[in-house]
Order: sequence, then C-alpha cells, then structure tokens
Amino acid sequence: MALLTLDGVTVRFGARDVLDAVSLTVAAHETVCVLGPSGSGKSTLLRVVAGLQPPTAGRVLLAGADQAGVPVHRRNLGLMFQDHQLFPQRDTGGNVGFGLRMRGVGGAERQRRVAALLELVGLPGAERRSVASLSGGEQQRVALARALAPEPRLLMLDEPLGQLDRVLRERLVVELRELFARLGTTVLAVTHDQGEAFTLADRVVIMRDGRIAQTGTPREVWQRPADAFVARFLGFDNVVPGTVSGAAAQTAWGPVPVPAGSPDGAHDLLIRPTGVRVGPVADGLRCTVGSTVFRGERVAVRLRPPAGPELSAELPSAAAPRQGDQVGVVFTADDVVVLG
Ligand SMILES: Nc1ncnc2c1ncn2[C@@H]1O[C@H](COP(=O)(O)OP(=O)(O)OP(=O)(O)O)[C@@H](O)[C@H]1O
Repeated sequence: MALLTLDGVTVRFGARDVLDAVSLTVAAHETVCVLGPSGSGKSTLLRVVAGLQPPTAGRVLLAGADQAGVPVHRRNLGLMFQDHQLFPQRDTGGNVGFGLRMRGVGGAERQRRVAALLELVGLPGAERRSVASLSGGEQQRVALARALAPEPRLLMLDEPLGQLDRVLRERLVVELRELFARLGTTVLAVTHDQGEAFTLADRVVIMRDGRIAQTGTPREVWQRPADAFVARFLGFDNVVPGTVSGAAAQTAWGPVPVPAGSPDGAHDLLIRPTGVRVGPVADGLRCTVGSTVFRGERVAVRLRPPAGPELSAELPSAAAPRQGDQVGVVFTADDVVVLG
C-alpha cells in the first residue's frame, strides 16, 4: 500500500492555485524527489504533507488514514527543512536527542540512540561538541540525525543540501542514498537541483506552476521528457516545434529525421546534443560556429543556423570546429525525441 497519497490536493492563495489538484503516491521504502523551478509549489507540497499548510481542497493520506485535522506532531514525520536550524544553545547530542526527549524517551536509552545515530551519519562521539563548532556539512548531518531520531514513517527533506558547496553536496547526496537504502527509509525530498534529484531518487516528480508535469524514474524522465517544458528544465537546449510526416519532421532547422513509428502531426522535437553532427558545409544545414566550451574529451559547441534558435552540439575534442567556422549540420534520428 502507498505510504503517502495526495489526492487532488489544491492550495489557493488569493486567486492563485499554488498547488492545482495534485495527485501523487509514495510507496513504503521509496525515495521520491520533487523537482521544479522556483515558485512551482514544491515547498507548499511538503508543507501540506507535514500539516503546516491546510489544503484548500483534496486529501492527504498517510498509510491510508486521512490527515485532515491531524496536527504536525501527530503525523510521525521527520522534517529537515531549510528554516529548521539546529538549536545553537544545545550541543550536538542535545540536538539529535531533542525529538526523543519530547517523546519521553529516558536518559540512558536516549544516549544510546543518539550515539548510534551519530555513528550512522559519520559523526561518532560528537555528542558534546557545540553545533557552532561544526562545519556546514557536519551540521547538515546533525540535522539529518535529528530528523531520523524518532524513527519517522516518512522523512521529508526540503533542499537538504541547499547551503553546501558543490563538492560536499555531491559526496553527501551519495551518502544519503546509501543510508536511506540501508535503513529502508521512505523519503519525500524537494530540490531544484536536477543532479541531486537524479542521484537520490527512485522516482522524480517535475512540477510546473502547481501541477505535476511528469513523474518517472530518473532514466525514464531523462530519456523521454513529457514535453518541451520538461526537456528545457532538464537542460536540453535543442527544442523546436515541428510537423512530423513519416520519417521526418519539418522544422525551422529544415527536415529532421525522427525515429520509426513517431506520430504524425504538430509536435515539439528534442534533439540531444549528441544527435547534432557537424561536417562539411555542403552537407546539411549551414551553420556558423559560435562559442565553444572545452569539456575534456568533448567540446560543447553553439551553432547559429540561418533560421530558428541556436543549436547545441557535443563533439569529440579532436574534431571540433573553431568559432566562426562555417559547417554543415545533420541530425541523427536515434537522438531525436518527438515530445508530447
Ligand atoms: N503563505 C503564502 N501566501 C501567499 N503566497 C504564497 C504563500 N506561500 C507560498 N506562496 C507562493 O506560492 C508559490 C509557490 O511557492 P513554493 O514555496 O511552494 O515554491 P517552490 O517551488 O518551493 O519555490 P522555491 O524553489 O523558490 O523554494 C510562490 O509563488 C509563492 O510566492
């Protein structure tokens, strides 16, 4: 059974639906990451599940039970929110043990569980350290240990690694994934960082203007973005409207081959950067080479066609053209996705 179900949840502020009839389930032991641009409603979704924001319409169920009227502290959730700072006046152990103390877990048992949690998040023996003496990454781990301490049925994370530098985030996100797998934790996390979501999640949910634009495994979403919005949000630049007829589509970039079996008619097309091949100017679409960015084995190249938006290509470094060169561009059907 689904541990968490959102059934047609709407949150209206004034005349605006910040969440618009959102339906979503999270299975036990699953990690779901909600991804979307700023203002798309991600934090509001977490706040509704936590009980910090009542829905205007729709239901939130935890293990099948409607949570209408159930206050935050009775939902048995672990919250690690951006604005949930550590308590500066308590030491590390005091922070981790806070939820246990609130639940009346006695001294010796509390100490034992705090020690085990600090061990789990890689800070063994840190009980007596003041939280001010911890690095940003260590503080995040303490916040995580504090959220895990009462053994919540659902752990909710809002930009859990938001404040940290990139190197630390990349390391911690892998550690978190391993930890959740080991503990069998059910997690609903919000992030605007695609890499973080793809590393952490069994399933991602992409939000747009209070609605779910797409859900799927990271691989599914990456391979088949639902529409032009999702494709652009995932960082794909080569999205263009087209009219598909048989094996090709007419676009501002001229004819683009499409995979066999693609539906005819008006569709946006995504061409992956690897599907943009560059050759002699006599072949294909004539383009001027714009900026080139060295990426080690490959070079990211911007190409200016005579009409339509610029193209992005990824080419082997050895064969990359130079800025200002005139080239001919052809597209490979395998790297073209006909969007919904
Ligand atoms: N209490 C409120 N009253 C009015 N508007 C609100 C309230 N809370 C949130 N909003 C608005 O709802 C929209 C969605 O906010 P939300 O914080 O859920 O977005 P988000 O996707 O989490 O954004 P970010 O990535 O910037 O945190 C925003 O436009 C925000 O201004």
